[in-house]
Amino acid sequence: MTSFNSSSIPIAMTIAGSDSGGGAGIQADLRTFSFHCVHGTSVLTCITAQNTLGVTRVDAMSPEAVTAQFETVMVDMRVGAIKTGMLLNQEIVKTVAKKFVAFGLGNVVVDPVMVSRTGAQLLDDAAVKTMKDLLIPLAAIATPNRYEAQILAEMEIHTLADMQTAAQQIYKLGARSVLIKGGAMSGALKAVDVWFDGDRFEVLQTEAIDTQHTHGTGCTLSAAIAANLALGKPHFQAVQEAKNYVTEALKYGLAIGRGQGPVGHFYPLL
Ligand SMILES: Nc1ncnc2c1ncn2[C@@H]1O[C@H](COP(=O)(O)OP(=O)(O)O)[C@@H](O)[C@H]1O
Ligand SMILES: Cc1ncc(COP(=O)(O)OP(=O)(O)O)c(N)n1
Repeated sequence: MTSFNSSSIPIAMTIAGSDSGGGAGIQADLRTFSFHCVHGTSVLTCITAQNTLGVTRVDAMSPEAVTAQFETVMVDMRVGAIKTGMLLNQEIVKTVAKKFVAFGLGNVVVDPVMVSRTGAQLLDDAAVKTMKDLLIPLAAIATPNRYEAQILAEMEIHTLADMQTAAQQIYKLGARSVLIKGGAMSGALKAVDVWFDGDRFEVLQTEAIDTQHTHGTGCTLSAAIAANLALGKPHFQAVQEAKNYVTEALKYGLAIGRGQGPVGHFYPLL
């Protein structure tokens, strides 16, 4: 027997949608938490019927169901960090923001999921303003991709300087730090991410992996950041290590459908 103390295992929470194909959303987040030896709790916001080709249906959970899942976990367990993913509509965004304020939560990673790479809308138009006004200001780290950053910062992003300007604009919305993800950038900027914490910029660059199996990269990154925060790592270190994790997982992307397969979350076991 080892002297493992199970009561001290770090706990993280994902507030996100279900992906029936298992590549993104809650499923990707919980696998990522497990990889980091962090116990994963989950608040389901919606159920997507989804595979590697796209999303065919979305069913929302009620705000009451979201509240009940959240409160039931929070009153019982010491959740060290939370990530938000697909929140779908304005009511759910408002509900989640209200609960974060009520519980005085600090280690919050907001992945402002709006559109999937296959083109499906994952956040109602009406919810975008609420996300900007209520949720982004509560983020310790906000992690928009190129398109989400363009919407939040109200500008086009083509260059590294654009990424930096957008990060500053989103920081001004109230996030304590911003990571603009570069999976959708082109040329030399492909997979280059930009971090800004109000003080300093950092450019995070790993090798760009040549693969079509990128489904769930954003979910995986934000979940890995949350796991690292739950493990007590400083914010920028949490981001750096999460970026390295996604890069390795992308090398082991799974060709399991006719479209964009998920990343290999459990790559060391493959
Ligand atoms: N082909 C790739 N090679 C290496 N890293 C990638 C690749 N595509 C995306 N990434 C990385 O995956 C993370 C998620 O980014 P991105 O794909 O832009 O987010 P989203 O899935 O939200 O659109 C970022 O760290 C990004 O740099
Ligand atoms: C249920 C659900 N949540 C989030 C996403 C988007 O996933 P993400 O990792 O941001 O990006 P892509 O997989 O679309 O590249 C999703 N598709 N489903």
